[in-house]
Amino acid sequence: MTLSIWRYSHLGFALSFSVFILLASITGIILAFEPINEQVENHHISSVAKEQTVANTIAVLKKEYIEVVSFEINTHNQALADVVTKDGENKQVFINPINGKIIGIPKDTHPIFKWTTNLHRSLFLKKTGRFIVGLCSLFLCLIAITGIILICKRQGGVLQFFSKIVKENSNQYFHIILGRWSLIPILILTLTGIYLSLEKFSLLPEKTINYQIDFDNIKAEPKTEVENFIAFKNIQLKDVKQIEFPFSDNIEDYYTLYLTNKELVINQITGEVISEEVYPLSKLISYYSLILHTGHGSILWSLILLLACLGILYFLYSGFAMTLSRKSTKIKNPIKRNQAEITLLVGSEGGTTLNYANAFHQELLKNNAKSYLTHLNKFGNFTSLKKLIVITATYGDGEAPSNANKFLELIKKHPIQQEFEFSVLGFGSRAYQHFCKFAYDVQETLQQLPNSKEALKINTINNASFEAYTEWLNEVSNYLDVKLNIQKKDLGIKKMKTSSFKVLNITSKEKQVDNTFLLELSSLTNKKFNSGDLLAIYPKNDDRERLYSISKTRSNSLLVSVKRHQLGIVSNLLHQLEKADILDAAIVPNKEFHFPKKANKVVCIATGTGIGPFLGMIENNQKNIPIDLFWGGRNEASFSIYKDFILKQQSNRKLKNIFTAYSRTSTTKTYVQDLIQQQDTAFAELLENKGVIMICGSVAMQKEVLKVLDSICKEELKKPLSYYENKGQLLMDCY
Ligand SMILES: Cc1cc2nc3c(=O)[nH]c(=O)nc-3n(C[C@H](O)[C@H](O)[C@H](O)COP(=O)(O)O)c2cc1C
Repeated sequence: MTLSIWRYSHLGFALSFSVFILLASITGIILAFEPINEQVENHHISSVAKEQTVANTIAVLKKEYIEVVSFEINTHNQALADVVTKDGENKQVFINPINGKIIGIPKDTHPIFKWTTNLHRSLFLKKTGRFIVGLCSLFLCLIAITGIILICKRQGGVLQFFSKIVKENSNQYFHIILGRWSLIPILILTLTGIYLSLEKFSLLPEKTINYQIDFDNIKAEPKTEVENFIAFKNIQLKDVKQIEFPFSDNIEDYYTLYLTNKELVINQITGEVISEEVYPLSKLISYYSLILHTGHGSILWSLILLLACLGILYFLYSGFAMTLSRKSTKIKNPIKRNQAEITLLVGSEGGTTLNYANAFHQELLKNNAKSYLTHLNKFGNFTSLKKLIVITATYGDGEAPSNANKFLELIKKHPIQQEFEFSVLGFGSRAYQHFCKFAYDVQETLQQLPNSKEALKINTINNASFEAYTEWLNEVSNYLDVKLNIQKKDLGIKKMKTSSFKVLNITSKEKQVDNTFLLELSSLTNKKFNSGDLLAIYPKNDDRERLYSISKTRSNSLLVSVKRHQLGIVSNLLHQLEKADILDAAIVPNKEFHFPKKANKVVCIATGTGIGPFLGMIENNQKNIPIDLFWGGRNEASFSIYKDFILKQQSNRKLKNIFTAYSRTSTTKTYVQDLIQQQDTAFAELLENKGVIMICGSVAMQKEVLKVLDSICKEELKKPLSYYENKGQLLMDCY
């Protein structure tokens, strides 16, 4: 709930001032070039000159010019002097304070900077404009503050501010990444902007500087040379803003030194300080606000401000893009809720889960299934509810999204009277401590209802993985007996860009058993990939993507194990390939199914072509981590295309054990789940000792294997399999 308050405030502030923020950023970008331009002109003073004393500077100036009227170190770090040269000319010049020589003549500010400054400061609307600009700074500051709070909430605390961000949506990902890095400059820009505006409207306490000079007692003795004035000797140019020289030799005329923190009045004969006025804090803040807001005097800071302004433009774009995508999923229900066969309840904060649930709902409707979709918080008297499917994300620290936070109360308030079946699908991220916690809470609550029956075990989807979603669709399609075909494009996920792969090897037709073959490819564009990633193939005139689990061999080629299906468009296309042929395909990263970086033991379970990704994982097992492979196929001959490779890995100690289960031998029928059951204690020990189980192959096999593993966990470890799954000890890629 609180999360949505912050999010709506963040969005509200941005929406209400978006046009002005846009203007301020664009003009800010242009104005950032002004100090850069000044620095490039190279009239600024060196760091050595900044260390030079006022005494030496005045001595040099006096030698070089007939008269010096004033001397200034401006905000661009340039020494600007008003002098009368030896030719008798009165000039404003940039000088080098070390030798007093002229290094340039100041030019008028370029009209574009003048015009932009006016627009940036007051929108050409004088006072009203200044007021709007001030308010715009305030709103931008509030946007930055609510943004910080949102990042802290999202990341699970202040200490996690810079921790890894889960990338589910590019706009959201870069909005946060950029937000973290540009936060400080944006806060500085906005706070200084607010301060400068308050000052312009005289809303800050002001203290006028009045010199306390006793003109009756000004001393004319001892006469001292300027270069020996103690005050001048003690002040370096880096602290000077301006020096006003005495108007005449009259004793009542004096030097005025405007320093960064005070003003000094100095007797021109004796060098004595006759008045010293320290600036109030407000004046100091004002000085530094101007420098920090404009970037004057520092190329680096100007560049940072430039990037911050560009960042603000990106925030506006990505923020609105995210809002539009959230709002774009509109639920349409052609039937009333009490006519529905299938009731879908969704919990979603950012819109991803709603998008996935809605695609499912649309596909059900397309297949004439009576589906009704609504938010979990809209649960009420569902008097004819038969099959309930809850699809929900988890937010905060394992909490419900804001459109689902009343559901657990509502289901108590409106108990379901009739018998019904349910199933839960959780969307979440393993980056959070409580992975899919709210989905599990819903499952537990539904399990406890007297007339409920869990039809499908809970499924979870990490980082909106389309592959995991497809696996769930396969399961749910069997359960509902409805053909479901949801493509990435139905979810607004863009098709991957394909590149060329050259065929290095393909199992010869005579060696193929069960229509299965191995295809070795090399990427002609040096695409990076890992064993467990997927190869996406898009046949001509067919937008649907076919995914194959891949292996990375020791020689960086890509290995796919393919089963040819009689009517399979892509499997037949691959089957026809020959050495040196070119195939267009894309690599889809599948980090969730990479070989674990830290594990003292790994068990790989596969049937048929599911062995594909494990071949590369085993071959690349440089650390000789004990790996056991459980493989199921029809008969011994089915294993022949992998056999030599597997035996070689065993003799190289990259693979510890291989256990095979054959389902079509004349004597016995064994399945991988039978082998697992036989080794129940070893599996329990593996999980208890932080080992990892990886499963690849058919969904039917996966279901059976999970059933056995779950019962082993419950019996031997007194915990459900989901406990280990949540700890990342169960990785699956099934189709
Ligand atoms: C602020 C925030 C907190 C989250 N907290 C959790 C959490 O505790 N557990 C979890 O599994 N996922 C958590 N997630 C991940 C979301 O559940 C996941 O990104 C989901 O796909 C978002 O779906 P939605 O866009 O429909 O809200 C969190 C995400 C965010 C932004």
